[in-house]
Amino acid sequence: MNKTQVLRTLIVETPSVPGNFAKVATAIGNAGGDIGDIKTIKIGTLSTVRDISVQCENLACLEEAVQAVRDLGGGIQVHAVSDDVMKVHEGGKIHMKSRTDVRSVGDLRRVYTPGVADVCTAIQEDPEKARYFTSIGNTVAIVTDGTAILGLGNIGPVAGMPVMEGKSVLFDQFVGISGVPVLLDTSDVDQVVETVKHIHQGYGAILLEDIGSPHCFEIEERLKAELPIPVMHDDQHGTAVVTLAAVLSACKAAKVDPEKAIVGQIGLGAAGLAICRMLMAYGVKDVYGTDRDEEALERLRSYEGKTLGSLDELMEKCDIVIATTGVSGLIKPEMVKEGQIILALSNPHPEIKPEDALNAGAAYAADGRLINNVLGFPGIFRGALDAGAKEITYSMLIAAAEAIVYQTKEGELVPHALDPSVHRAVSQAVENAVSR
Ligand SMILES: NC(=O)C1=CN([C@@H]2O[C@H](COP(=O)(O)OP(=O)(O)OC[C@H]3O[C@@H](n4cnc5c(N)ncnc54)[C@H](O)[C@@H]3O)[C@@H](O)[C@H]2O)C=CC1
Ligand SMILES: CC(=O)C(=O)O
Ligand SMILES: [Mg+2]
Repeated sequence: MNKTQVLRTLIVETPSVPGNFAKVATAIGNAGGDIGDIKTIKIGTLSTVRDISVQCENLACLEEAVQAVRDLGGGIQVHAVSDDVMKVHEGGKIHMKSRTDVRSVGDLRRVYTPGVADVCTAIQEDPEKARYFTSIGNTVAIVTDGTAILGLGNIGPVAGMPVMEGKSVLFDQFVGISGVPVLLDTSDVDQVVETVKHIHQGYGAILLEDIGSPHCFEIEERLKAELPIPVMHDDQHGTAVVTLAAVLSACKAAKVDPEKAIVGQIGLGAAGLAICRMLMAYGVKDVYGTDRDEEALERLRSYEGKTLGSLDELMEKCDIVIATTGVSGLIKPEMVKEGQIILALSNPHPEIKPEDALNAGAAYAADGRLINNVLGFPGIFRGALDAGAKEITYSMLIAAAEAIVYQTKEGELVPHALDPSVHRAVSQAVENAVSR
C-alpha cells in the first residue's frame, strides 16, 4: 500500500435502532471512505458495536470519514480507529510449527536421537524416501531478490518480506503447503541461479516472486532447465493463468470467440509478457502489446507477438485491455471505449479504478485485488507436488486456467479466492494434466 492510501478499522457503537448502521455507512461513503468487512462485535438491547473496515485515499479522507460518523450524534460513537494492517504484521505472519508432540522420553527418542538416525540411514540408502519421511515434498521455497515488489519497485528483499510471508500464509491456508521465504541479497543472474541450486534439496518446488524484468526471465529459464523440481515465477505464469481465465470468462459473457478477440497488454515486464505468451499459446490471434521500454517490445516480437507504439493506440484498437505497469492512474477515463473490458492489474494501485472504468463506459472492469495470482499459484503447486511433477508445463497452466473458468459464476470474471473449491479444482486439474 502506498503512503497515500490507508486502511483502518473503526469501532462504532450505534443505538440498536434500525437504520442507524445505514446512517454510518452513508456518512463514511460521503466522505470518500470505501467500506470493506463489517464485523458485529456486540448486539445489545440498547446498542450494537461493530468493527467497520474502511479504505481511504489518504489520512485526511479517513479523518473526514471518522468526523462525519461522530457528527451524526444521536448516540452514535466512534470508540477507536485501529490500523489492522500493521497490527496483523506484528511479529510476522508465519511461524514454523512441529507436527508431532514431544511429551515423553519415548517421544524424544522417536522424534530426535537416537531414533531419527534410522530414518537418516533409510534416506541415505534410498533418497526417494525423503519424499515420505520428511517435509521436503510439501515445502516450497518462495524466492525473491526484492527487485519488483508488487508495483513498489526495487525496495529490496527485506522490505518485500511481508509479501513473501503473505504468499506463505495463502499456501498454508488454501492448500496446506509450507511456503518458506528465501531472501536473496543479489540480483546477479549467475549468483541467483547458483544459490537456488545449492539450496533446492530442502524443497519440493521453487516459487520465484517479485523478481524484476528482464533478469527474471533468464533466472527462471535456467532454473527450470537445471533443477529436477518444479520452478515457476508466479508474477509471470500464475498471473497469466488467472488473466487467461478472466479473458475467457469475459469472452463468454460478451459472446465473443476468444480466438477472435482483440486483446491489448500494457506493460510487457514479468507479468505482461507472460500474459501475452499465454493468450497467444491459447489461440488468441490478435494480441497487441505496448511498453515504454523498447527492449520489452522487442522481447514480445521475439515470441512473434505484435506491438503498438503507444498506449492511446492500444486503447483505441482493443476490445480487452490488460495493464500490468505498476503505474497508478495510467489509464484515463477518457481513453476508455464503450463496451471495453478493462483489467487493470497493478498492485497496490490499478492503472484505473474499476468504478472509474465502468463509469467511463467499460462493460467489465476489474483490478489486481480480484484478478490476482492467488487464484492460481496455490492449486498449481499443490497439483504439481501431488503428481510428483518435475516441472510446470504449459498444459498444466492451461488446465489451471480452464479450472478457474469452470469455477466462475455466470456474469463474473473469476471466482473468489476465498472459495476453497477453486484451489481444489485447480490442483486436481493440474495433477490430471501431469498424468495425461
Ligand atoms: N494482479 C496480479 O496478480 C499481479 C499483478 N502484478 C502487478 O503488475 C505490476 C508489474 O509487475 P511486474 O510485471 O512484475 O513488473 P515489471 O517491472 O517486470 O514490469 C513492468 C513493465 O511495465 C512497463 N511500464 C512501466 N511504466 C509504463 C508506462 N507508463 N507505459 C508502458 N509501460 C510501462 C515497464 O517498462 C515494464 O516492462 C505490479 O504493479 C504488480 O503488482 C504483477 C503480478 C501479479
Ligand atoms: C499479486 C502479485 O504477485 C503482485 O502484485 O506482484
Ligand atoms: Mg508478485
